[in-house]
Amino acid sequence: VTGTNAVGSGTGVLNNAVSPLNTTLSSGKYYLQDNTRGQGIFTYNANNKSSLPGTLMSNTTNAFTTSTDKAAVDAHFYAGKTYDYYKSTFGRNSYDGNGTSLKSTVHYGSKYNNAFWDGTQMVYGDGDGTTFIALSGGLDVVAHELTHAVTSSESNLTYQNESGALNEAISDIFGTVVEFKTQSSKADYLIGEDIYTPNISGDALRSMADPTLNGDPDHYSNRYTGSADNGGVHTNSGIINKAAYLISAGGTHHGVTVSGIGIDKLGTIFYRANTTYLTSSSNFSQARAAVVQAASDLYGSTSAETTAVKNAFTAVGVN
Ligand SMILES: O=C(O)[C@H](CCc1ccccc1)CC1(C(=O)N[C@@H](Cc2c[nH]c3ccccc23)C(=O)O)CCCC1
Ligand SMILES: [Zn+2]
Repeated sequence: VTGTNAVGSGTGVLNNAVSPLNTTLSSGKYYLQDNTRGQGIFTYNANNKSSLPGTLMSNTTNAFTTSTDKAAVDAHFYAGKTYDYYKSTFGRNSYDGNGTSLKSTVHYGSKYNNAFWDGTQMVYGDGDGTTFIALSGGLDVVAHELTHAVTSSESNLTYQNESGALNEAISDIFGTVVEFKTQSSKADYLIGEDIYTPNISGDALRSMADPTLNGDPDHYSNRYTGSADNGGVHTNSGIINKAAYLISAGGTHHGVTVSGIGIDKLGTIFYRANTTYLTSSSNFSQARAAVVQAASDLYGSTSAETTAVKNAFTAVGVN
């Protein structure tokens, strides 16, 4: 909408206070339209139908606190935080580098237990209240979805088999990196922990530290070779996720010891791999070469960072 920039507040999915919320005042109503980032961040309501984008979220006051508002408040705020990470860390203006507006829709479908990037926007279900609560309530989920857009604009890794699992792992990696940079006190190497199984504590959709907790492989010898889920893109991502975890946090896996280099450098190295070396058809072995080269470019071919990358990929059986 055309209007004036305003700063409001709201309540998130976990009933947490959210502020500041960048909004737009137009004709006496406040809209979830943030004009301060790129060409804007717009958050819509599908009203539990499946037509997109739905209606731009509005309120008569600048306090978005109703139950309907909560999923939208987090989608809006977390999209802004993810924008900020890419802008401040890499100078990247939005997912395509051209400041293209970020669009999110919440309340998609009925009790929809998932979220996705549809090629032009982020979409979030409410969950059924048992398996999931509103998925935009997880910063790692929002950053995961927005990173699919970054990947599409860069390597454009084909969403199947090994390139698809790489695509998935990159989204999990940046979901986690953004969580560490934005919510450091509650950051972890879990994916979706804030919005998964509200009645069970300590679990998550995936674990980068130990993918086997969810039955996902943490070594190439255990990769899934079937056709489900586009060739196991959300399963075989565990192999790359484990390597990423080892690069950041360190550890010994299958007799290989990795000296961790930290979460910041994990993000910097994978960002350079995704924007400079990976292509749409890259497989795991080519990903190793890409990430090694990225680390070498950034820190030197004999650096501790490059050594950590080599050891981590060896530890998960990717050579
Ligand atoms: O972005 C993605 O990779 C996932 C997008 C899945 C999707 C793709 C195409 C059309 C619709 C939905 C969404 C997320 C995901 O990992 N989904 C997994 C796990 C999952 C979530 N809800 C589910 C319901 C049933 C089965 C599996 C799932 C999947 O779709 O496999 C990412 C973070 C959290 C949700
Ligand atoms: Zn994904």
